[in-house]
Amino acid sequence: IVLKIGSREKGLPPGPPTVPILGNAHIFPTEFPHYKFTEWARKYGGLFSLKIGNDTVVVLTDVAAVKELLDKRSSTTADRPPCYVGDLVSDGLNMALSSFTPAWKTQRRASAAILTPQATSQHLPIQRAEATQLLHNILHSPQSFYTDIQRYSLSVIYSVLHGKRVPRYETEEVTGFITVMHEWTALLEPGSVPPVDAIPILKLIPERWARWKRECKRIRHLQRARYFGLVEDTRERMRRNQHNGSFMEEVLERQAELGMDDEMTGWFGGIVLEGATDTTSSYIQSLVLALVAHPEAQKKAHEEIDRVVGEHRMPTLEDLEQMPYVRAIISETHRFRPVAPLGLPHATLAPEEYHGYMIPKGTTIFVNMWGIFHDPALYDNPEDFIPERYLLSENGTKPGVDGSGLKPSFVFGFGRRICPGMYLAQNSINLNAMNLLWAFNFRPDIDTNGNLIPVDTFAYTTAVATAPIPFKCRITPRTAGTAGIIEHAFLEAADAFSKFEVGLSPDDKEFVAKSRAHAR
Ligand code: HEM
Repeated sequence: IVLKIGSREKGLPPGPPTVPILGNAHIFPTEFPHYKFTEWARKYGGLFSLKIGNDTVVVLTDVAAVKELLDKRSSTTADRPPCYVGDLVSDGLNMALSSFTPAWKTQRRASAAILTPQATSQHLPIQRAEATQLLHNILHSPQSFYTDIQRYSLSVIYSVLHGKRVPRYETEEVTGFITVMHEWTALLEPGSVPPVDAIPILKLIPERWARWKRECKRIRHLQRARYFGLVEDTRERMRRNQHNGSFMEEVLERQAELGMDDEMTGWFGGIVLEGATDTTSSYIQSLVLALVAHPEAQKKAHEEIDRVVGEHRMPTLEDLEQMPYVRAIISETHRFRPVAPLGLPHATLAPEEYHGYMIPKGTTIFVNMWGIFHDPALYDNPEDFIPERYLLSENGTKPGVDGSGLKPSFVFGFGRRICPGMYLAQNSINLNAMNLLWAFNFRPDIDTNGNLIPVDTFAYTTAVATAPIPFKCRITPRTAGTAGIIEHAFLEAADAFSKFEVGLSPDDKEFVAKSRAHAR
């Protein structure tokens, strides 16, 4: 019986050879798993399986299988694999990691109220204002574009959810939040914690011998303080009758009707913040990286923007309709460097059969987006950044390939678990892509001898949501009039900002006042 542990059961999709007890655990990649999964997919096929002890993992690198299993059969594939560290930190109330529980359903229902296409249109003014500040920040300190993008991303979701913006990267709300979130996501990386989910007895290791347990406790404490504190701030503002239309106000008003107690409300607000932050900023950072590395694509986008918008005004979302090349750059960036190369793992609630393979209940399913987006059977020269592919076919696939499964929502996941922030994210991406291309030239940095220092488009962090490792580039305004238009728009944005500039620290207040005085 012991020798059977780890062996691949009959009927499972094929996969790398297993060894007794471990199965494939000893070869499970701990860094950049999407590269190894892609190598295995080319060898074993669009559906392959791994054994981690007794547990089964199925990796899909096949669009038709993704569509069928995760979209059409979502009622049985919308679970998540167990995540003990998630339970330790947030009592199973982390919506993104949570199993298919009543608590997850409640949070999912609540998120619909802010994140449907209609609801997200109400958030456009703050997104536009923050995107204008991003231009303003880059204009004045182009070298800190990387962190300014992170600030943009966090400030939008802070305002939407908690009614409070974060005007500077240096403020504790940004740096503290990002530090703890990264410490937390590091704990989720394969290999950072003993395999407690596969070998549950390991959960019994006493805390004094388990650094990871102490780390969970520390992170829980810090996250609770921040997330629950934000809810308290909203409650306090509501008591003072200073409503500003934030989502948490709505949740607090409808807590009983939604069935959300204070615990769930606190975690919900925090987890949506986490889901929104690194993902949106990672996409925009990848876009900048791709533009620096591909001057020819940038030039074509500049020509299109000059034709549609011109140099005397900033672009608006409506302009995007007339900008197929900019839209193609946006799609190609998703394909070239997907934010979440393996999405988030799903799990099966019941056995499923697909093309003769048996997928047992409790199987973890990964969608290998990286492998699909870099599949030469689907895309010509998949390793190259070629926006034109999205002009030739709607989903960028090569002639003769049915690319319908690769619709724009593909990068946002599947079925009942599809990213609830998709529309908010798409607005952020569209606004910033147009703004940044309209305003600036993005070029490689130069060394002291005047030689170009090429960027490395493979230098990425290894995490569930990957991001380019901070890089240098030269960002300069495109025309003599750009600066004046940005300063003016930044002053006008004060209106949209004002209702979210609540509870700012004295330093933040001073920063806001100074930057506006300077723009005048
Ligand atoms: C470029 C930006 C973004 C990308 C690429 C992205 C991608 C994803 C993906 C792939 C998933 C997993 C879906 C699945 O399991 O099939 C996900 C889940 C999630 N996302 Fe996003 N996301 C982005 C932005 C956002 C934003 C702006 C928010 C919040 C406003 C958000 C909140 C969440 C949450 C809460 C989940 C968990 C959903 C669940 O498990 O039910 N995301 N996202």
